[in-house]
Amino acid sequence: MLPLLQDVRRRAHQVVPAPALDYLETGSGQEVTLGEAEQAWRDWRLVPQILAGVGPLSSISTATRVLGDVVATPVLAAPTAYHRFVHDEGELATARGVAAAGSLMVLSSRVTVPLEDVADALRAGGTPWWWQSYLVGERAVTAGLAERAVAAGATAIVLTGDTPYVSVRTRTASGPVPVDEEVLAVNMARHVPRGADLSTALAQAPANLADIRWLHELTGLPVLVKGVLGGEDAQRCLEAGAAGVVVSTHGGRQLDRVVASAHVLPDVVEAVGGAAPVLVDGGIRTGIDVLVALALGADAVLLGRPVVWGLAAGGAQGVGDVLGAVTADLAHGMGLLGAADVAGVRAARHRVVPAGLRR
Ligand SMILES: Cc1cc2nc3c(=O)[nH]c(=O)nc-3n(C[C@H](O)[C@H](O)[C@H](O)COP(=O)(O)O)c2cc1C
Ligand SMILES: CCCCC(=O)C(=O)O
Repeated sequence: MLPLLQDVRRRAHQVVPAPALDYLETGSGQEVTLGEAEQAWRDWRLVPQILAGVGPLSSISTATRVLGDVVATPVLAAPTAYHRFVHDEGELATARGVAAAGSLMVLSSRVTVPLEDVADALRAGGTPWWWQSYLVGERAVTAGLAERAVAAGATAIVLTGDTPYVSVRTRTASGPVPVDEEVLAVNMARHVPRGADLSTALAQAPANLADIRWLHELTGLPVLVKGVLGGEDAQRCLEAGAAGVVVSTHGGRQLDRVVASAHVLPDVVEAVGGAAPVLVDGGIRTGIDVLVALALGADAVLLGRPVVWGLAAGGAQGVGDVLGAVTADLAHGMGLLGAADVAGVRAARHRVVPAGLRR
């Protein structure tokens, strides 16, 4: 982990109350997948190209395009729920931090301030954002939220496919996730039909392949599917209308013992074959992790916990610092690899190999 992230995590652990901290850090099961996520990125080795004609460090460009959105960095903010658990301003501060970094925010449907306010903060920064969607008991809630996200300026939908129900989380198993119904109701309650039971209407519900098209037709936006962990699944999603996939273990919080994102990324990239963007998250903690992901064929990466540590430790500034530090480390690594821009990293596809002796 980058020193700055270590520092931010330490400070977050000092200020976040215990139940929220457990919720933030927990995995599921024996936390095998969670425990493996960071190391898995280190199982790859890079073969640099020296004397490659790259200019000074300041000339290395991390700018790229993801779907239609132009960003200054391929290091994006993953959707994470309930930011007001860790900071009074919640997602508003996160949005300003993401904007300062020139990144993109995937806004969790479990956002704890009115989503339109977050959209305003993002618009002020000229920052693109995507709406993460779950299905809940009452489809009108999912639809109502997605329609509001479109109206507020989201440019894509991310359908999270790995959470038909929320897994038992190791560190919060003794009690439910500390969800304040009022906090949830900020965005969701107004879409619950009159007379319907609130908790049934808002309960997590399984999505299926047909929901990709449903969301696309409802919103007119491209739909990415998050939680893909194999080439075949990536193809199923694309055939069902997905515009992209996110390789993810949900931060080791859903099925424990699933394969590490870093290990399975090449299979997904190969199956997708350039037909759609492939994003990846899970255990990314340095710019060199990002470099490996891009060299393996990812179009961009997402940071989950590190963004929330930044928010807890320093609000918008903390979020900006986290994304900025990982991006700076990436730029440094790119130059040393011999790549002046993101396209150059992707051209290094044959120059990332498994660690260990090779014949
Ligand atoms: C506290 C927390 C809340 C999360 N909430 C959501 C969510 O609302 N929707 C979602 O699709 N993924 C959610 N995730 C998963 C993240 O989007 C992401 O896949 C994961 O955190 C990446 O791993 P990392 O934390 O190691 O960077 C959450 C993760 C954490 C840690
Ligand atoms: C309803 C799911 C809660 C948010 C989430 O995805 C997570 O805690 O990982």
